[in-house]
Amino acid sequence: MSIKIAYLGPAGTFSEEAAECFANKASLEAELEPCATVADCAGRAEDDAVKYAVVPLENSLEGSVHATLDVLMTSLELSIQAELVLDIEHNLLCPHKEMGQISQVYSHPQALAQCRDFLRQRLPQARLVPALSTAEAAAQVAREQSGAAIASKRAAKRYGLHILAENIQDSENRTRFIVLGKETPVPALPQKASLVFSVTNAAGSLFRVLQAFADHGVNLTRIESRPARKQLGDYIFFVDLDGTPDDINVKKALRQAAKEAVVLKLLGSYPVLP
Ligand SMILES: O=C(O)C(=O)C[C@]1(C(=O)O)C=C[C@@H](O)C=C1
Repeated sequence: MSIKIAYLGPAGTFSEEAAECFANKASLEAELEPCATVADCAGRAEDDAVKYAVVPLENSLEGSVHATLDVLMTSLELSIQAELVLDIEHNLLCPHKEMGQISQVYSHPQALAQCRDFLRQRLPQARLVPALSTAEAAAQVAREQSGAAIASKRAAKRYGLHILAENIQDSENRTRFIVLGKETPVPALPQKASLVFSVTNAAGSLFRVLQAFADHGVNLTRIESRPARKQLGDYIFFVDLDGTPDDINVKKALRQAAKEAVVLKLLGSYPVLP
């Protein structure tokens, strides 16, 4: 029986590619369901309308995808089931064959930012217009037969656009996607864990939480703060670490950190898919 996987649509996004990649690696017979936003993808998994939601978490050039951090911060039921990293190759797509006619470039804000140098050098006069996704931008350009989109080659094919420039991202461009769901993932190696916590607004409070991981020799691979959305100056912290809470050192570190934090929640312990 096939399972459903939600992704940021429409067809032709990098999220669709990540969802396909996850289904292949996990040997799942999957039906992919496009959603308009990251929050909608997570909502479908929360409502059990799909089993998994595959969403972008961070990019090597532009950093975190805030919509995904917000889902992780607020979702009570979803946890991270797996992560996978994709190389992201952007292209300039157009209904016409000449670059001279382009006055507007549409794409997802992450994609526009990942191609900043190209846009500044080759299309300095063009207005940059944010879209809900790269494929949504391609679909719009195809519909209106004007402007250009930054998107994948598969989007070019799908929406019948010409590729005017290939590989236009600023430098090495990789995006880390996570798979959200309600299951407890089957352990596989290598394993990572993610957590979110808040601390009191007092000297040394963040240091003492992080100290717990240093004390037990646990390697932190990422730390990120986001406004707690309560009052200015209140933050919550996202941390990724190597290992799983089944490892004795991670277990001890988490116990010690939880004592120092105001709240600490595990977001998942999951395999890193090659
Ligand atoms: O718009 C898409 O194609 C997406 O899948 C979204 C997204 C993102 O949000 O980071 C995914 C990968 C790239 O970094 C650019 C855009």
